[in-house]
Amino acid sequence: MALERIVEDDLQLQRETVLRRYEAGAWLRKMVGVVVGKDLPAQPSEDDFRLGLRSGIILCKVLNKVKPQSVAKVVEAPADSILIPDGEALSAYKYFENVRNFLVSVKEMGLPTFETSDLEKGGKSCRIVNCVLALKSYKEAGGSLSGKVGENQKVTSSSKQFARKITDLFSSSLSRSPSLSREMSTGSLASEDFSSGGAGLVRSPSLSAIVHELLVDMEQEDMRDILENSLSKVMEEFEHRLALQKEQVEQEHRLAIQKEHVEQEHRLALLKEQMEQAITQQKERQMVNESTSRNEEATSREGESCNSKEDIQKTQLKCQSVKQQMLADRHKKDIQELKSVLNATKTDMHLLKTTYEEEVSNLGKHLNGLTDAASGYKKVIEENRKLYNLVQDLKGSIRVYCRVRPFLHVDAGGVNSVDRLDDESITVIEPSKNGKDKSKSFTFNKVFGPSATQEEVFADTQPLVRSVLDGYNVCIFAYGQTGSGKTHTMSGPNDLTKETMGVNYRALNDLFHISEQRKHLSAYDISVQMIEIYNEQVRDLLVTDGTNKRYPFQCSILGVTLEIHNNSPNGINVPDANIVSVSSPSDVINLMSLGHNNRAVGSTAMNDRSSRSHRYRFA
Ligand SMILES: Nc1ncnc2c1ncn2[C@@H]1O[C@H](COP(=O)(O)OP(=O)(O)OP(=O)(O)O)[C@@H](O)[C@H]1O
Repeated sequence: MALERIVEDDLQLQRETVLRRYEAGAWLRKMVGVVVGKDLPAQPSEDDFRLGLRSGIILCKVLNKVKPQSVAKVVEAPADSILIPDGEALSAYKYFENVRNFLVSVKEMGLPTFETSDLEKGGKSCRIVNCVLALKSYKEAGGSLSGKVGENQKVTSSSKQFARKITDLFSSSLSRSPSLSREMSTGSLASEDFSSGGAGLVRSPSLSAIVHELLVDMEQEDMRDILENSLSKVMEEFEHRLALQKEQVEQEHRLAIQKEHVEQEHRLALLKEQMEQAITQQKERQMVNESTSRNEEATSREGESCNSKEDIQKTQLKCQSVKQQMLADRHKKDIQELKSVLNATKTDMHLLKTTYEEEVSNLGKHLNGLTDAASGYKKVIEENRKLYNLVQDLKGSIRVYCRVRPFLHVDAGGVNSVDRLDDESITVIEPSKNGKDKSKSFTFNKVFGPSATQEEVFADTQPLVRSVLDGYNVCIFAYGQTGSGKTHTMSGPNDLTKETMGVNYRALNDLFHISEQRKHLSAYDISVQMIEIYNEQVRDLLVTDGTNKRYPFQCSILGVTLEIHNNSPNGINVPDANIVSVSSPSDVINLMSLGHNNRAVGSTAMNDRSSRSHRYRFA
């Protein structure tokens, strides 16, 4: 009964420890949000908890929230540290600043602390949990706890000594694990994480939790872009790590074989040397024996007087043959031993090879799973794209907007012909000679009043830019009387600022921005054609040689007048005009200023810098 009670108490204690860790993890994640807390799962294992907090970033950020400015400067993680559990040595050193600053501040607040080594493998994570929960209580109590929470109170009195102590611990913990940097550089830790999940990266609970929480907070459009980027980054990272892993396995395999080969050669050389020595010794003894036997013969011939000498020689010979036998036995035994060592090494090598092959094939399976998930995701993106463009279609494939230009000179005393103006309709007064003015109403998709900004006007056009990159044809043009503000709306005034930029510049920025975002999924070729249609003549505005090429707007063959139609498969209806490839908004802006210089400009009664006509075409 007593034993049962002890076991039960022990289990209860373990359960409590785990629950306290979960509570600490959940609170930290809640305090920093899911993005900063992505490395810390909601229900962390002891290792997850340790690795998630090892950089000190989460700890410092939470501390700054509980007590602002406690850690003046938090050293941030590099972008790729997400998948490197223990970080690089240099990063680890930087992180140490975070952990040290955190511990010093927490100690100053009178809360229980922990040792930096507790964040290393084998450290006491319960002390970190105590510290975090004490910080939590401190916050909940409005920052008034006396510091008697937890058990880890015995920190040295001077904060200098304290910092030095942590430094020593930290550097010793680094030097204790020489294999750490190798694991970090090859990403083998990350691959262990994948395989422990049993189903690869896509089913990792922490990753799916992060993705889920991100999706919940995101707008659909942002969500799509972020998921697109994240998934392609994960794919890239995974492939990179897989390649590294494979390379390392192959290299280790090669090295092991080479080492084994060298050892075998060395053993064989030794064996050969020993054999040669034995043979030389044998020969020497044989020669001695022969000369001895010759002497014996001579001596026997000399007479029987030397009988006692003969006995001594016989004994010597016997001794020598026993020694030779022993030497031969020893060599035999050595050879047997070498053979068994060789066999054991061969078995080890075989085992090693099989293990590596299994690991590589597992990684391959994970990668296949990831590729399947990515292709499924691509389908969803495609579907999303179609739905997006369907919405654009439903909004109307032809949309007409009206913009009312403000009076240019307030003191000009002009008569405002706009009677009434609301979101979708405008009523203008038509003066009549008999003094009975009529009013007429017109309806548009949207009406922009004199105070509408360039940004507001562009906002309705913006979704169409995305449709262009989804493969739809889009045409945006301005139409109206001279001086009514077409150039102003499409390009903007002469003194161009970020606020006064017209539809053209804004659409261009969006075009390149979206194509950059999608560069992992699609490659876009963007080129510009700029022509002027004026006085029924088409003119190429992108000529640089000063020529004034004109193309007829209508052409006559055998007396029949043909209009220019958009009958080309790629939509180019003035194929002879220059088409220039562009890769950035500044390229297009340069081309536009070239086109503007080549444009026909002349003053009209209503506009002293009237552009005679303009049209840009992005293909
Ligand atoms: N919404 C507006 N706010 C302030 N000024 C405007 C606005 N629209 C036009 N203007 C000003 O009115 C003048 C004439 O506009 P703009 O040159 O754009 O007319 P346009 O329709 O292009 O004329 P044209 O057909 O003769 O080239 C310019 O000085 C322009 O800066």
